[in-house]
Amino acid sequence: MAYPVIDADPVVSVSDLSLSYPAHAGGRAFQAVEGVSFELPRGGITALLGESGSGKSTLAKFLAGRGSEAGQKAARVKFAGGEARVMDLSMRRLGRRARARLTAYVGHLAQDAGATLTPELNVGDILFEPIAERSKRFDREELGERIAEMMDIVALPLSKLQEYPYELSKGQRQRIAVMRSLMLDPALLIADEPTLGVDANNRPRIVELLKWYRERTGASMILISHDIGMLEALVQDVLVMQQGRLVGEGDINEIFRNADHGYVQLLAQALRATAYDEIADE
Ligand SMILES: Nc1ncnc2c1ncn2[C@@H]1O[C@H](COP(=O)(O)OP(=O)(O)OP(=O)(O)O)[C@@H](O)[C@H]1O
Repeated sequence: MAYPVIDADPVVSVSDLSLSYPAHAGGRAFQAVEGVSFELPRGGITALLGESGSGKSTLAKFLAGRGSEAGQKAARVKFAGGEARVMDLSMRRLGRRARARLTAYVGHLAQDAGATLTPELNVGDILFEPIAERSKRFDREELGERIAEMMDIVALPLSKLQEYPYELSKGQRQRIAVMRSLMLDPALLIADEPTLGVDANNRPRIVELLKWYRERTGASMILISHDIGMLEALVQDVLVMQQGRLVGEGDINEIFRNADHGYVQLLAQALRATAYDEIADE
């Protein structure tokens, strides 16, 4: 039976991978990711960059083992060729049980996760939910202490634990969503735009939380983010996607200095401009 190898190195290994969405409404299947290859070493942090629609979220969902989770069939990511291994499990034909075992160790922060927090639960229960779903017995006190530490890092008062998502600002909800993605202590975190929709003052709190988590656990991460503060604080390597393909790959400083692909050059310029805008905003 297939079990994830938590300390596999590389933790993610992707070779010539293609992913598609099923045909629907009379249309053809859509190839969202084409011939992508890369490796994420154990403990590494890689950023996935690229313009809107380039396939970043599709790749992230698939590698996190959440590609087939969508309620509607048309939104499920389909394996369309190549190979992908996460924690040494082949993602080609991952059965339901193997998938459940894998997702216990792979955290996934979906795009705009703050907007999809369970509306009927208060923040405390939202944070406990991933753990309570997996096991009836857990140490509430120890977890409570960890939650308090995380709330402190993201600068949310403990009184927020009693509040419901609709009572929070968009940025507060996103901070809770990021905390929630860490509750099961994932050895690999795949996070889609963790700071999106969070104001410039509070984005560094999320960066701090991820740094704290990384230092505590040594977890590997794939971060989809164009937040220059996050890239500088956390990321060593970047992958750049365009129209489903990988068009740039390497050390974050090197790749932008010596970009030979037109799109990677444009992206480097845009990121530099964002950095200056942020400084001007302060
Ligand atoms: N359910 C779906 N059915 C068909 N095509 C889809 C579906 N979901 C996404 N796509 C298409 O797949 C491509 C990749 O989308 P994806 O969301 O992975 O890109 P992205 O790089 O994450 O973009 P963004 O930064 O805007 O989130 C896009 O062209 C998108 O229109």
